[in-house]
Amino acid sequence: MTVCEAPGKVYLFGEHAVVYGEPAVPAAIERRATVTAEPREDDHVRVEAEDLSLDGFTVEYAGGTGDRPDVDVPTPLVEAAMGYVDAAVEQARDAADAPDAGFDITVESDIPLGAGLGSSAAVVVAGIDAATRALGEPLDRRELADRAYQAEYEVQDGQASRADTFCSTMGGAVRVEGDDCEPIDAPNLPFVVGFDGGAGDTGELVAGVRALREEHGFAADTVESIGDLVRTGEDLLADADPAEPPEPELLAELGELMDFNHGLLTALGVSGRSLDAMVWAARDAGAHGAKLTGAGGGGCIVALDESDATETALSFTQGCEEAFRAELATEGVRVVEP
Ligand SMILES: Nc1ncnc2c1ncn2[C@@H]1O[C@H](COP(=O)(O)OP(=O)(O)OP(=O)(O)O)[C@@H](O)[C@H]1O
Ligand SMILES: C[C@@](O)(CCO)CC(=O)[O-]
Ligand SMILES: [Mg+2]
Repeated sequence: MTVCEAPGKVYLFGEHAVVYGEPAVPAAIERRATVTAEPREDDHVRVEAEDLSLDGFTVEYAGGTGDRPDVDVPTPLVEAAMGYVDAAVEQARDAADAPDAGFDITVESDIPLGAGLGSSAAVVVAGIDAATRALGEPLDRRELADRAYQAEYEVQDGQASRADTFCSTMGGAVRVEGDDCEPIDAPNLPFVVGFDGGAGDTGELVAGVRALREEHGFAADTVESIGDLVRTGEDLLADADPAEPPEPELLAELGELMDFNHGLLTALGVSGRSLDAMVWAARDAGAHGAKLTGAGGGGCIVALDESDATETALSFTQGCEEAFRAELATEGVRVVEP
């Protein structure tokens, strides 16, 4: 039995625009998905994923795509729910050159699903790592990140960047621009997350932005403007001492960029009422800045505040189900049981 766990992430800035080649800076946070992989004698895959919105269920299916899992719920629901785990298993089989490998897989996660904290990437990264290790073919981190990206790319119909999967694999803060992915030195930033209890479908939201961008020049310009503000933010981070707590001026300037980034994401149609309400509650409480994180629609916002004021204000905000401080996960995917 092999167990691996991988972190979720928040976007300091750059989500959505990163899909079109602009840079983005996500940072891994200490909320993790844990995947257990146990090789089987046959070529079946049995998945236990208690957190899925189908209310906790177990499915078993044979290898290869197109197989109908043995479970009493409509096929599209199962496919939507199982897509990422399935894609991770396929990547592991391919990497280990073991097309008929079967597994018992268990997924446990403290990352809310579809909420912008990268639950899909964490499940895919931990899943591929656990399954390849269980087959005796561990991957180096770059290959793991690449295969995790391929898995997200397939499930999201070709609409995914490398940002979430690279960040979850490496941990810390990273910079992603097209195929170019690098860890960056960044000071430990005081992230506060507000979660509205809802979710957005990443594939659908990305498709919406793509359509807007193709239809309107000003929407394409908005995407480019996000890239410009990310480059400004990167310069700020590069000038900071990663070993020291962030200076107040740095927090103020990063916060301003986050506020701007939220405005541009709103213009692209990916915010929502409860996300906006949480962003304003954070700003009113004195946060340096606040924005939605991830694909949007519903889910989470991230704010910068070293005091407790934002977390407290969010916990009293209508529409906010949970508020918490998100610690930077300096370590990416890791082995819990080899
Ligand atoms: N604990 C889990 N068990 C099984 N599958 C999971 C789990 N967590 C996430 N997933 C898979 O990931 C999907 C959610 O991925 P999606 O990309 O829509 O959201 P996200 O990754 O949480 O947010 P974002 O991509 O905006 O950061 C779920 O529908 C499910 O298929
Ligand atoms: C919306 C998006 O930019 C981030 C989702 O966490 C999609 C992606 O990068 O694949
Ligand atoms: Mg995702």
